[in-house]
Amino acid sequence: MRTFAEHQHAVRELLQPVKAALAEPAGFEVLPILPVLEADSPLGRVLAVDVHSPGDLPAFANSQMDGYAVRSAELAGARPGAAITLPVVTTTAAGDPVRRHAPGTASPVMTGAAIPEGADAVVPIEQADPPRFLGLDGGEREAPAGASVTFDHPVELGAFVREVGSDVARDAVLLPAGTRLGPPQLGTLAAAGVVAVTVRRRVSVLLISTGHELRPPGTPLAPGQIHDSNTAMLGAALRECGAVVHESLAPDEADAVLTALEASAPRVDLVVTTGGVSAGAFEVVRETLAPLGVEFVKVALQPGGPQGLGLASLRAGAVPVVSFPGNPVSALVSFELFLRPVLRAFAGLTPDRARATLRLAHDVTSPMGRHQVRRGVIDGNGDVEVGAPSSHLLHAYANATVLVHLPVGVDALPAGSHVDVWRIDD
Ligand SMILES: Nc1nc2c(c(=O)[nH]1)N[C@H]1C(S)=C(S)[C@@H](COP(=O)(O)OP(=O)(O)OC[C@H]3O[C@@H](n4cnc5c(N)ncnc54)[C@H](O)[C@@H]3O)O[C@H]1N2
Ligand code: MOO
Repeated sequence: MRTFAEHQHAVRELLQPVKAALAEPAGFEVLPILPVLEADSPLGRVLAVDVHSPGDLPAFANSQMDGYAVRSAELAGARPGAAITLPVVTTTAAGDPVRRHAPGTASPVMTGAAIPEGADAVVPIEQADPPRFLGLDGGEREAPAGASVTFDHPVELGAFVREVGSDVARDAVLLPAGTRLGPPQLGTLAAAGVVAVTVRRRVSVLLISTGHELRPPGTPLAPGQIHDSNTAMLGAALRECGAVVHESLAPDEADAVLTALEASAPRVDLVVTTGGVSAGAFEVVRETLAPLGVEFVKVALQPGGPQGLGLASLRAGAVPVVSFPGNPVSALVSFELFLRPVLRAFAGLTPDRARATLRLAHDVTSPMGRHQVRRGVIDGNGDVEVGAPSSHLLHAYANATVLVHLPVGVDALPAGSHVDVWRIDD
């Protein structure tokens, strides 16, 4: 029997060529950064190549405060009792062109306005006397004749001036290849005037749920039939990892599974199956895929014991296949352990769940020879209440906030013992 860490490693190895395929230029797409809500938005996509800044940001020195642009040297001696008064001349608002600062004057500047040429610091309006702009209402740029302002403190050279290129310099790497594009990344691209980006294609996954008993939700059920939950569940889990998902619900017939595989294989990077892998008389996944090269193994894990993994040789070529057990909890726990970290890394997302070590709220038992993953909740004391182990308890999983890891070698733990948990409530 394999350890779950060995199987994790094997899945990672199997998918290395997929990672390389996603970085091939033939699959790159050029997407406009606006409008944000379009289906082909680059939001959540991964940059294929470095983006360099077409210009300096900021492109011109501008004020960080509403206040007066001055020459700092002229206020060097200002202090209470020896205040310095300067005439108020040139006003600049955000959006105005760069003006000229006359020596020996104070120039009103608004936040974001270009610092007038010749000034080298800004005194916020609150630190001036009077602490408000005079005669500039209604968009007026000229101060009233004879207007002046008094300062009773010196100002440091460069104070409240946002220098040219202080965010990013022209030609510097604005965002490196491999960056996942979220709100701040799209914002900085827009700020730099970039209108489109080249992104890697998304990983494409064929999800096959097998089982003669399965019917899509919304379909009436005959006795013995159940609704297919794995397609909705793993389809969502895959999409959360940035995948494009093609879904297929196949009965327990080899032909149906083979047909689904052959039809989709040319356009997918990976096939994920659920069901049909254990010891029953109708194990369609195992029977169809083992002869094509997929290996079926037992992992010292509960749930998620029976697993399949390998390259399936199809007419269209070899496709990596990861086969999970059919029990819904087993399938999702398997996904968490084996696929989620790898696929999220491909999509530039944080691969691992947030982890913590918490105390048990009560005694637990676990199969000694297996790494057990239980679903739990954190109680009012910050301790973890562990749910029942059975792998059909999907409703309990849906209400859980943590996965609780009980390692190999543990068969009983008393209340108060420390256990490792992964948070699943983000
Ligand atoms: N004699 C043995 N029996 C079983 C063993 C074993 O070692 N010896 N292993 C058990 C374990 S552990 C698991 S896990 C399951 C794995 O079974 P399969 O992967 O072959 O899956 P199925 O038999 O097709 O289904 C199992 C269970 O899950 C339900 N299911 C399957 N697919 C879906 C779906 N898409 N949506 C909702 N529910 C689904 C299915 O109806 C079954 O109840 O085998 C144990 N047996
Ligand atoms: O391994 Mo099964 O996945 O325990 O329920």
